[in-house]
Formats: sequence, C-alpha cells, structure tokens
Amino acid sequence: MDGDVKVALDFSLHDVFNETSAVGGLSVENANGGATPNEEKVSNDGRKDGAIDSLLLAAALSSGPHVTRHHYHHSFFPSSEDGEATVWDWSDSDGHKLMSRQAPRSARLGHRAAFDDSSRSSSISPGFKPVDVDGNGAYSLPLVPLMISRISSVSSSETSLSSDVSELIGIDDGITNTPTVSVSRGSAAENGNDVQVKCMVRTRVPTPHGEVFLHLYHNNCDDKEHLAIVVDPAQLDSCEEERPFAPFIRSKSLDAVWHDGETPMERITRGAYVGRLSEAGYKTSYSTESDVPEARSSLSHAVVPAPLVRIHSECFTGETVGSLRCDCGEQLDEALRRIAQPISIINPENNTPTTIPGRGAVIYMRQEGRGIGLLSKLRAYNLQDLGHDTVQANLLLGHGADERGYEVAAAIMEDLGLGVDGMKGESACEGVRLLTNNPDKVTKLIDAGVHVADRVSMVPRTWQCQAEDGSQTGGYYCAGDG
Ligand SMILES: Nc1nc2c(ncn2[C@@H]2O[C@H](COP(=O)(O)OP(=O)(O)OP(=O)(O)O)[C@@H](O)[C@H]2O)c(=O)[nH]1
Repeated sequence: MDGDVKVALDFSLHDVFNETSAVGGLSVENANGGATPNEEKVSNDGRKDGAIDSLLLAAALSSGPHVTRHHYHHSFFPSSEDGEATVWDWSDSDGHKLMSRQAPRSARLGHRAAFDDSSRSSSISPGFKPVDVDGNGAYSLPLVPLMISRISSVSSSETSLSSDVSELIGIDDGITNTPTVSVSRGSAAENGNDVQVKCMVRTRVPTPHGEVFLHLYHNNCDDKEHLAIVVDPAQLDSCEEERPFAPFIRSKSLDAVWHDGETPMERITRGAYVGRLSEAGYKTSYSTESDVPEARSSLSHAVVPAPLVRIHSECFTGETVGSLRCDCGEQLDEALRRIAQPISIINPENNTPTTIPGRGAVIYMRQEGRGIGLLSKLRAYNLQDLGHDTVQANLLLGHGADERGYEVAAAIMEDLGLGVDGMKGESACEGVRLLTNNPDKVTKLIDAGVHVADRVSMVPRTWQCQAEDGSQTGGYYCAGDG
C-alpha cells in the first residue's frame, strides 16, 4: 500500500493531456483544454457555458462520474504499469486494481513529518509530492465565493448589525433600492434583532456534479455574502403541464416582487426565472407563492426523502490552497456529490420504481476558521506547529474554540423552504437530512428553528478508504477530525 509506482495515464487521458500541454502528463499548466479559463463555448442549444476543464472531463470519463475537481487528485483510475505519474496503489482485496495520485491520508500525514525533516536538509522524501499536480486548482469550485468577496462593495463601515437589508441592497444592487420582501427570523438573533436575509441573485452553474443554482445572500447580521448552492436540476427542465415529484427549492425573497413596475429583465437578471434561460426565450418566475407549482399531491414527503442539506463553513486554505491540514475541500465536494445523487422512489401513481434527480443544498457560510477569521486561523496554524491542538491554539489567541453561529444559515434555509416553514403544503414540515459529523451543529440548528429530520454523517472518501485499510482515521491537523 505504501509503494509508489510509475504508471502511464490511460489512453483517453493521455490524448487529452497531449492536447492541453506541450509537456503532457501531470505537469500540465493549462488544464482547460487549450481554452483560457474565461473562454466560453456555445452549446448546440445556444447556451454559453464556461470552457469545460478537459483534464477533469478525461478523469471523469475514465474513472466515473464521482471524479471532480477535488477528487480528481484523490480518486482512482485504472492502473497501467508504465508512465510518468507518481501514484499510490489502492488495490482492494477483491482483486480490483486501482491507483490514485492521492496518497492515503495516514500516509500523507505520516510523510509530512518526513517531509518537514527532509526539507530542512533539502532532501524531499521520495514518494511524497504534496502539490505535484495542482495546476488546475485555480478554477476549483470554492474559488467562486472568494471572488465574489473580492468584488463586493459592501464594507463593514457601510453596514452594521442593526442595518436593514434594504440598506445593503441600496449599496451594490444597481437594480432596485427598495426591496419589499426579506425573511425574518423571530427572536433568534443574539442582538435581539430579527435576522433578515435576502437572496440578491441566483444563477445556474455547471459543475462536475451537474448543474446547480448558486444563490448569493445579504443579511443584516454581518457584512459577509453567504451563499447557497442549490442542487435541484428538476426545475431546469420543468414545464407547466408536469408537476414535479418534489417541491422545487426556490428562494422566496428572490421570487418576490421587489418594487412596483419591476421589469421582466430586472427579474431575469437576478435569476428570478423558471426553467432554463436561453437566447431563444425565458420565463420570469412566479411572484406570489400561490403561483408556485405544487408537488404531486399523491407523492408525500414520506415517499420522496427529505432534502440533503449541508451547512458548510468557508475554508480558504483547505478548499482553494489545497492545504492538507484539513479536509474541508473534500467535504464540500463530497457533500455536493452526495446531494446530486439520483433518488429512487416508488411512484404511487402507477406503483412503479422511478428515479428523480437529487435535491438539496449546501449553505456556504463565510465563517472561516470556525468563525475566527482567516487571519486568526493562520496564526492558529503557527501555534499548532508549536504543538498546540486546534482548540488550544484558538484559546491562546483569545478566541473561542468555535465561534460560528447558525441563525443566518437557518434564515437562508427558511428562505429556500428547507426545513423551516417549507414552501407550501406537504413540504411545510418536510425537514432536512443534515450532512454533518458535528452534533453541536445539529443542536444549534434545531435551536435556530430548523427541523432536522435526520443526521447523515459526512465522511470524506479518503477517510472511508482508510477505514477499509484499517489504518488511522482522522488526523491531528483536521478540525473535523474531532
Ligand atoms: N481555528 C481553526 N479553524 C480551522 C482549522 N482547520 C479548519 N478550520 C475551519 O473549520 C471549519 C470546518 O469546521 P469542522 O470542524 O472541520 O467541521 P464542521 O463544519 O464543524 O463539522 P462537519 O459538518 O462535520 O464538517 C472551516 O471554517 C475551516 O476553516 C484549524 O486548525 N483552526
């Protein structure tokens, strides 16, 4: 299991690599099929999508749909015996020969010590290449919220805990200064104010897990732009005649009328549309709740499982830099993968098995470093290198062990009809299946009014592989390791 071997890429992968880089193999610099990252391709139906990462596509084709930007380095591909890449042998006891460019986590952590020692003596431990193949990391999914953060014109001096959502919208909306709808959350806010959130924009984003809707939220509690990554592809292809099996996951505040005389183009620009936008046409979304199509009445939420939801905390180091100190990037990716899995149900209308698209959401909270912020988290890493654990390091810096709050996340879920209040009818008490290993998170969300129907453990694939190995699970660097 420990031996690193040299292998060749399989045929299809190799073809793509040769196309994308003069160097070929794993040291490609442009993993975007020769296109620049911003280059657009026009599909047959006239839609414009960002250029697909051909490296990723090739990996997915050769290894299966589970391979994503993050898992690309962690996942398996069929083994061959000669070539250029350093890979790890993960072959299982059933005789499946599998190789991965990702070392087992235990090995990664084990080798870290050797790496640290050897880098001091300028000789890198053979077989451990932590950042060997990350040329395509620049386009990874979690970069999106970070870019949004950079272009945000909302500064902390322009907002305050007591500011109204309408003030926020007036600053950088550019469409309307007078929002009429936001979601109010009882008395959950610690400062005594109602927590208000408003979805400012919703847009379709193609991802390795299929098409998702990215929702950007403003709120009256902090100056962060929190996000919801909604997986509900059924609504892309919805037509009025056919009612969906499960209620669509839509933002009430986005679909509301924001001001008198609102134009269709204003609504379309912020994403308040139904179905799929195309050059051929569009349809603005329902502006009142009574217009929302009901799920098929004969299909209760007992038949369609409650949506899977993960509340994910931003982790710049783990998600964008590819830090091995935590598994946040893998967790985000794994959450989206699991939410996007098709759901098998029995259609009570004809009693036949049927499959519906996966549905759920990742609520992406900008709570870096368990709420202590990136600056403090990075300082905490230095203290951890001195031998302190995560909690000790946070406390030494004057922070709590975990400073995250979940009222804003709960308000976003309410706005999306997820586990709080629901959209209407049967979905009202549908609840959510929460993807987490953190019991504290479950308690805090229940306190914030979320109906948690079930907790689903959130185990990254690399951990699962380790468990099968019988080797160490978790590691001292990962905050999620408990
Ligand atoms: N302060 C601090 N924060 C960290 C560290 N490593 C990761 N984080 C942050 O921890 C957050 C993730 O929290 P976790 O405890 O891993 O996971 P969780 O969200 O509580 O629980 P799960 O839902 O089971 O993943 C992210 O915001 C990371 O930025 C660390 O060493 N110190």
